[in-house]
Amino acid sequence: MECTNGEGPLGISPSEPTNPVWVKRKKPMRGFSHLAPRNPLEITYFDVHYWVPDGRRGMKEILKGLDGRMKPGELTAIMGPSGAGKSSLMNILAGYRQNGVTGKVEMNGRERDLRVFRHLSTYIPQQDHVIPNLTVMESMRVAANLKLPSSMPSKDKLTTVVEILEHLGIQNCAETRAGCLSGGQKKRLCIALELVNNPPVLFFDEPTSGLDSSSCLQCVSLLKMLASEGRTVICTIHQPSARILEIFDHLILLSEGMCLYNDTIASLVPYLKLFNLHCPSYHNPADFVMEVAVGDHGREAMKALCDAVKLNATKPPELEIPDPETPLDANGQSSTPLSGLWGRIENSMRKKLTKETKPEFIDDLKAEYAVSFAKQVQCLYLRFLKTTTRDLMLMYIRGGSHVVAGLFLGIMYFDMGDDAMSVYRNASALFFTIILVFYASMMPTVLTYPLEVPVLLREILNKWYSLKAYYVAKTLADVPFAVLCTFIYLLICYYMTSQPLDAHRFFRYLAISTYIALVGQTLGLMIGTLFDIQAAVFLGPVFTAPFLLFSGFFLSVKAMPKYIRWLSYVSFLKYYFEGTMFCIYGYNRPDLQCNQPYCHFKNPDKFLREMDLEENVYWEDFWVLVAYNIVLRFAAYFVLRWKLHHSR
Ligand SMILES: Nc1ncnc2c1ncn2[C@@H]1O[C@H](COP(=O)(O)OP(=O)(O)OP(=O)(O)O)[C@@H](O)[C@H]1O
Repeated sequence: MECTNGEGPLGISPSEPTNPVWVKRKKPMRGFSHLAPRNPLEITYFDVHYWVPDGRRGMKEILKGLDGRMKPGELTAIMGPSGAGKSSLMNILAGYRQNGVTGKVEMNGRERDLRVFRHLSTYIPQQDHVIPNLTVMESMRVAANLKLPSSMPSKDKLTTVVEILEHLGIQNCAETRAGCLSGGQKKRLCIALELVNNPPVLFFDEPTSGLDSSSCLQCVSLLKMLASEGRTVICTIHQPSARILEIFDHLILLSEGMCLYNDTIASLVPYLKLFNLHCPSYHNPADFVMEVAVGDHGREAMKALCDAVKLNATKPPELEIPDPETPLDANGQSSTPLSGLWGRIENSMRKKLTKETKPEFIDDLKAEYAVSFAKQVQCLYLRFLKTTTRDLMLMYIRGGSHVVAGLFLGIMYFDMGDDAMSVYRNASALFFTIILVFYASMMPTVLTYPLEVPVLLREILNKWYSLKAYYVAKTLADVPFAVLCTFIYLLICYYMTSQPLDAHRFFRYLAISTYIALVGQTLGLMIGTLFDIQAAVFLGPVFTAPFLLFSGFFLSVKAMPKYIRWLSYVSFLKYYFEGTMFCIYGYNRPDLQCNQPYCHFKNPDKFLREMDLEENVYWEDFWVLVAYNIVLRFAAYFVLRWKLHHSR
């Protein structure tokens, strides 16, 4: 892929130093002034349990009754050992996990309306899925066109985009293709894309994974800046350095689905001392709490912490925290017995959560997309065209394969189309066309579509557009390439093999061939949705090869054993082959040329009869293919919907 870094609308000259991974700022980060103001949103959750099926053993409890609150203006970290349930908790709070979940999640004190919440929150996954062929600026423009109201002038949209890029320190990469960005820059681009409509809640799944220590620091500082402007920012994180941990406002420590700590970072170390868990000086508190969470300091300590969180032992206001320096007794226990501590814990979590002031609930929240369905389709269609034409390698391979195959076929079967002695050979040439047109349209989709799915997933889940709009745009965007490639190929081989030069035959042939190309793309879409690239590349041809067998070329339908004859009616290639034969040999075609004393198939109708194609059913075949494609498109849509639903 070509990585451009030219001068663009931001006026950045290529001679300037480019791509500072995380720009070191001379001034502290300012707030955004051009983003649409949004109301703060607080999330509270009560008694959240999460069960998953566990084979024959029934159900396994992943989260065991969690309570908590995530406030606007705070950066919350969810930490814990691998498998503790961090992602599960975040997915439940983001609304992506619903099955097997019990408990209550509220937004601003009212029961969460998931449809509204999805439009107010954004989820940034661990992997930075961006469209590699679009530049940063182009990606941002698409985001702005989809996520900001159509009524907003383009100039204002551009100002918003530029401001975000400047704040995130990627303005110098505005004209760089996303595929060429460094890991840190990609992460920033993902954040920038989601900030366009200024969501009040941001979920980040391990935002620092894959970044070096200084990039991690910059990344978490950026999240802090976003939080400090009133957003509710929640992220899972594995093992931050002490310096990074300090930046967070709030920590939720999980272990085996239970919460061991749920309070501010500042009170973490003193709080642990209450339980005789003394973080040694010069020891990273993040490492220390992870040791506690994996049970290095005993399971009793874990249980005590967990019980304490349940009873809201996390620094209730009236609780006097004992002096951490209190000497230990002879058994190494604190002189403040835990039982005494329990007695002084009176506020339950629920009580505390409901007592504290909450941001106002906003009643005008709507579960609507920013732009109309038509506008979504238009933006996505243009994006598809741009990304496809930018993928030069694929374009060359696709176009080139049609030209080369057309030429080869033309050379091999040169001038045979009108020869009565070569009708079988000509039928082979027509059959080869089926293989080429069908596979050359199916395989690029099989290859490229699995790469598109993660981006689609992110954008759909973050409510950029509806799946229907995406699908309509994708369907429309496939058509020009199917028509163009098929046209080029047919033009070459039709002329070289001396098929009858009648416009009506050629265009009928083109129409039915284009349709088979579209069927190929639809099947590619379905296979690419269901499987990853490796499996799809193998399964695509394997799955479709039997359709060739039942196409009627190797064995006419009438000659097939009766009990498998029905399979040929399922084979869309049968309709294509039949339709093609009628285009070329039907429609009262005059006698073929015969250079021998006797040519058995001089009369084209005789050849059709020989192939068991007596009645001309071209239009029937054509409409069956149209119906086939429509049914397959719907099926592919539902497969995609199912896949998206299960990928959450
Ligand atoms: N759908 C599921 N089916 C079966 N098990 C599941 C499912 N979802 C989560 N789990 C299990 O729940 C546990 C917690 O998973 P989760 O992904 O939340 O952990 P995590 O703390 O985010 O781990 P990591 O840091 O490794 O990503 C794991 O043991 C995981 O195998």
